[in-house]
Amino acid sequence: MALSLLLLLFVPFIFLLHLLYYRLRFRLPPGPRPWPVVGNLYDIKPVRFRCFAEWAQSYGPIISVWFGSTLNVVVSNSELAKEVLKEKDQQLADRHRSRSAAKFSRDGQDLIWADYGPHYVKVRKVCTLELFSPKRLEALRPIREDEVTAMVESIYNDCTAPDNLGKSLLVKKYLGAVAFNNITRLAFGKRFVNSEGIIDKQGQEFKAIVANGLKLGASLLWPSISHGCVGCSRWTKRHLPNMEHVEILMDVDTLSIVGHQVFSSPLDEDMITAGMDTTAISVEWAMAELIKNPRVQKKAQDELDRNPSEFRPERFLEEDVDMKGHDYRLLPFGAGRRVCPGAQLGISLATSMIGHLLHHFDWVSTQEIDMGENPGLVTYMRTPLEAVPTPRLPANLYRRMAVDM
Ligand code: HEM
Repeated sequence: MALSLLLLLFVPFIFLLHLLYYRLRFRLPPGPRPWPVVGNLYDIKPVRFRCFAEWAQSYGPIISVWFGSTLNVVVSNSELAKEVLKEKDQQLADRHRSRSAAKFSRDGQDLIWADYGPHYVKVRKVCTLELFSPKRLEALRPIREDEVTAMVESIYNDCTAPDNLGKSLLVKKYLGAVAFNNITRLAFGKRFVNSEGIIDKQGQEFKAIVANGLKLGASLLWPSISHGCVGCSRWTKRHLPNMEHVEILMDVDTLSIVGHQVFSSPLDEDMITAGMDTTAISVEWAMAELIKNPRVQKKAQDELDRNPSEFRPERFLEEDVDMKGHDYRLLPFGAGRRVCPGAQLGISLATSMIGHLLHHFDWVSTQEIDMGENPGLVTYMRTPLEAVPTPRLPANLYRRMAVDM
């Protein structure tokens, strides 16, 4: 009894000393008052970026937030983002690895959790020169087009079915299928979904593992990102023992550069987790905005109807905001050394999806669209988007253009 009382007093005391030491030693930025042991964990609202933006209103654009005993410094304007991601990029390029992140990434032997150092530089080089080189992305274009046209066909079949006329469809279902098939074809060279859109048993299992990983990841955001990945790797070993697997992504020379064996490479696992929901969710939010704003939907459709061969370079002058990490006002893919290596792949797939969705269908919503966020590893819509598509082109333009690669 006496011992537990002593401990009860001792732990907060040590924590306060630790805080005081940090404050005096490093002159920390202001922030909400932390509690012993838990820090600000109980004050952080589930949608973190909104909570941090609110705190920035009270404490200024640079704040200290304690996740338990771990200090996070959050910056909230473009000048400070530039200072962190450009001027201090090298000093700040490591990610903090929680115990679970360290375990699942085998102490940073992957890409996402690797410290900035020779291993990281090597793997990033492989990404730039091999996995996501312009040549490779161009070679993968037929897969993207196949999947996007399969999505158009599937929406067409569903919205023209007699029972469904005028009914809302769950948009995410179609977007998720494109992202899922695209990634499994890239990573395993295999499509787990048949031509009727039915996913086979292996696919179901794989999907459940990834979804589970994302759910677990959502509980602690980045720190848990690899839960599902280890599952993926075990699952792959069990079910696809003869698959070329990573070789789809990397040839043998590339593998020897990375220095991993095919099946122990966590690099492909990173790609699956990081590449799947990010793209589908981005398109879902974009579609929600377009449906809420019929004027913009119409404008985009007009542009698509006139489509892309028209030489009108001034279109890039009208709004010149870089989104790949050079303009610190808009950083959907991060910036600096850790900028998303899959950015161009994500952009190619997302723009192709949005372009096809708008070119082939008019979209309306029968109810108010909830633009609230659901916290998670990626920011899901709180209420998944439901909308009514109406075909706007001749029926023969809704067929999938299947490609076997
Ligand atoms: C619209 C789609 C996507 C968005 C919005 C997105 C966004 C991001 C962001 C914000 C980061 C963190 C950057 C940082 O820490 O500064 C990131 C990292 C990463 N992304 Fe993406 N991403 C997308 C698609 C993809 C795709 C398709 C892949 C691969 C197939 C991918 C692979 C990765 C990897 C491996 C990292 C970790 C990079 C590192 O730590 O060095 N992403 N992404």
